[in-house]
Amino acid sequence: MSGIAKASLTAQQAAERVLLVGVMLDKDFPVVAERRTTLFQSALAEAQELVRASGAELVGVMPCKRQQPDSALFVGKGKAEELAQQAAEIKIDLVVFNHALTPTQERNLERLLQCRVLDRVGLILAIFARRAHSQEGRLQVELAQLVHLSSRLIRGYGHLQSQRGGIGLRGPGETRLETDRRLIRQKITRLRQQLQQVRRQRATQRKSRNQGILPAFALVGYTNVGKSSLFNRLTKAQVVAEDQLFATLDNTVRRLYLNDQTSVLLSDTVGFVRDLPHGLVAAFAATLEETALADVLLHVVDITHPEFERQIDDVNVVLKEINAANIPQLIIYNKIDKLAAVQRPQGIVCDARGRPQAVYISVQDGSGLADLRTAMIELANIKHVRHDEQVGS
Ligand SMILES: Nc1nc2c(ncn2[C@@H]2O[C@H](COP(=O)(O)OP(=O)(O)OP(=O)(O)O)[C@@H](O)[C@H]2O)c(=O)[nH]1
Ligand SMILES: [Mg+2]
Repeated sequence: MSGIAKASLTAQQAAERVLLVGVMLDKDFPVVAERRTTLFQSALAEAQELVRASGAELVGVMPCKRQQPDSALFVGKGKAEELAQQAAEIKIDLVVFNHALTPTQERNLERLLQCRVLDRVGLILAIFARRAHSQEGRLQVELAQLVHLSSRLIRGYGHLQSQRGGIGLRGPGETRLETDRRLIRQKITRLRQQLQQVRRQRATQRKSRNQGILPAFALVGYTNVGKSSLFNRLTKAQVVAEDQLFATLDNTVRRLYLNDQTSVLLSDTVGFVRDLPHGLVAAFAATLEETALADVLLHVVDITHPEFERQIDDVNVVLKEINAANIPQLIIYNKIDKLAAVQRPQGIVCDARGRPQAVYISVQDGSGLADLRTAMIELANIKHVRHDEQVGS
């Protein structure tokens, strides 16, 4: 029996009340039973963090199991009815599915549950909308939301009894008038133009800032691994570092002095997450440009996360999408303070050519940071092929 597990409440006032649904599907977790449960639970835990990061109040979690998604409702009819009952009983504003739903499934579910339904893509978009602060970041999120919305426009929102603003609805979805396709297309075009302009300004700024002299290092990694904490520790900057997914959405670049001869540019970027919506990756291309133009990627990994290897793969998938797959990487295994002393790895791991490949650190207690600096100095002094834009013309 799945039942409703009580989840901790966030203190936010008038936050939307969310019920989270996670389905253990055969295709997503095609492994032996024991490992399967662990994987599923860690996916569900991540989804809870995502809900928390969206500013909603998580009132319940409903895990369930299916061989494959139902084409009409994603879950089975019986489960959907159980959901509808729960949603009414505990006064749910929004049901979040930790999966990608088709527009049809979303519409059918909203009808049956009589409340709004958001899928994983919509949820991630909503978080990005809350967190983007720069003009460019905001434009990018709005663009991604509109693109996501336009694929769902066929439904309208008429099937919902009451309509008010809320998670995933702020911004482009807030007025019904705008659910006109033509208007949305116009708006998308306008946003693209605005973005282009912002990007031109950025390119000019970047050139005057660097002129291709300093090697550029970019921090990348799954969300919540400690990129900003490391950035702050290395540069003594004050970037928000929080135990929250997607704490960082806007890029920050600082000059970092590694020793008397060597200084580099270091940038902190948005964290990655599994199933990062494609449209969003594209929309954030400008933010990620800093990453794509880097000479070296510092790929930060939370070595204590049960899924850290899969997170490394997920990050590499996104890096490929933004044409950053061929940039040399230094893997930084972080949070070793959380490992038992006897299993705490240390030192610099090198590849066959003797180039640093991985280091083990703890931003928290500072161990391994000297190794990291050594590795960075070595990498900074290797001649890297430069990208056109940074050489400048
Ligand atoms: N135990 C431990 N916790 C750490 C360490 N480094 C960072 N953290 C914690 O991990 C959490 C996430 O840190 P952030 O620096 O915000 O992570 P991030 O990768 O920038 O996350 P996003 O910006 O959300 O992608 C915070 O609660 C940090 O205090 C470490 O070495 N050890
Ligand atoms: Mg961060």
